Amino acid sequence: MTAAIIDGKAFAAKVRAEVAGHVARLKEEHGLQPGLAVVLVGEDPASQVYVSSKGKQTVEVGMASIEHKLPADTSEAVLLDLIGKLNADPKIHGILVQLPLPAHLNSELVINTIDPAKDVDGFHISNVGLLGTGQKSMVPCTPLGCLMMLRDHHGKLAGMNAVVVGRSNIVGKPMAQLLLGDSCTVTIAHSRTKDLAAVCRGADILVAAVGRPEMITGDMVKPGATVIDVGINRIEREGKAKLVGDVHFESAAAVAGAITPVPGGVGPMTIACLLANTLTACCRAHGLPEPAGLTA
Ligand SMILES: NC(=O)C1=CN([C@@H]2O[C@H](COP(=O)(O)OP(=O)(O)OC[C@H]3O[C@@H](n4cnc5c(N)ncnc54)[C@H](OP(=O)(O)O)[C@@H]3O)[C@@H](O)[C@H]2O)C=CC1
Ligand SMILES: Nc1nc(=O)c2c([nH]1)NC[C@@H]1CN(c3ccc(C(=O)N[C@@H](CCC(=O)O)C(=O)O)cc3)C=[N+]21
Repeated sequence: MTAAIIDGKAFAAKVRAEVAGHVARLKEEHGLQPGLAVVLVGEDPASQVYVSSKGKQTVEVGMASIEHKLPADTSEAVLLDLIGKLNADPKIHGILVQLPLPAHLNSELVINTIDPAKDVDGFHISNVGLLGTGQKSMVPCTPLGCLMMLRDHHGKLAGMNAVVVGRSNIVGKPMAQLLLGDSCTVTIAHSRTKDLAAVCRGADILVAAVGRPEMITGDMVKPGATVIDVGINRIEREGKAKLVGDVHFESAAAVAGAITPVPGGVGPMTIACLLANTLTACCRAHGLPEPAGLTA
């Protein structure tokens, strides 16, 4: 069997076009422009790439993009003060603080200082709790993008066995919550899981969010399963820099029914969902109906 490729890049372009349509309507009918503020502390080169591509796509869909680049030695007080100002600014509907932060900053405190209504990453403890109890929240972008692709591919997910490898707060746990919300039977695997291969082979839906290049191999995939590869790993192969996922694409694609590639899978959907969340936040802030199909 050779897997169908789930084209995240094309799907993300569709989501952005939809967002752009709503943004144009907000402007025309209400004189509103959604605004997204991205805060980057320090000069991590990978983070700079993400931030600039986020900024570019934000502008392309007609939103206002505000970037705050702070030096790596920024104090917590200065960062919290900036977040306070962004919370109070009515032109800003979404705030994203790029993670990881330098070690001297308390990430939990920083994230929980963001107004939950503007927390377009969905990392604030209030949003985590709302998601966990099935209430309306801001949903983390990466798992939301994965869910959109899964729903698009399968229609209904109810009753499917889903295995999420990875239990981070930003990907694994919220991914599991969303799959549970769609009535999958969910297993969360991690570094202490016994016989990971056997657990994975039970999955109709296998989501890999581990951060280990090409760790999930074809022998761990159930024939016909849908494989979502969240991993973004920069490696060097034959002297060249290469981007690979957490899934060994070639061997997994030989067994799976469908698979997301890296690049061009989950990554572009993450940014598209960030824009979707910013639009949703803007609509909620102004008591306007939220566009359908762009939240969980
Ligand atoms: N495409 C996108 O938009 C995004 C991609 N990413 C990528 O996704 C990947 C995961 O990110 P993130 O969740 O932040 O990573 P974390 O490092 O926070 O979490 C990794 C998880 O994988 C588990 N794990 C590690 N080694 C193994 C192993 N050998 N077997 C089973 N489980 C293991 C860890 O288990 P334990 O808890 O026991 O330590 C942990 O729960 C990374 O490659 C990252 O770059 C992240 C965000 C967005
Ligand atoms: N507060 C916060 N929110 C995040 O959502 C967040 C973060 N911090 N820190 C870093 C991770 C990582 N992340 C990615 C987003 C897009 C791509 C992406 O578009 N990737 C392209 C390839 C890009 C390339 O070539 O480098 C692709 O997969 O096709 C990747 C990774 C968001 N993150």
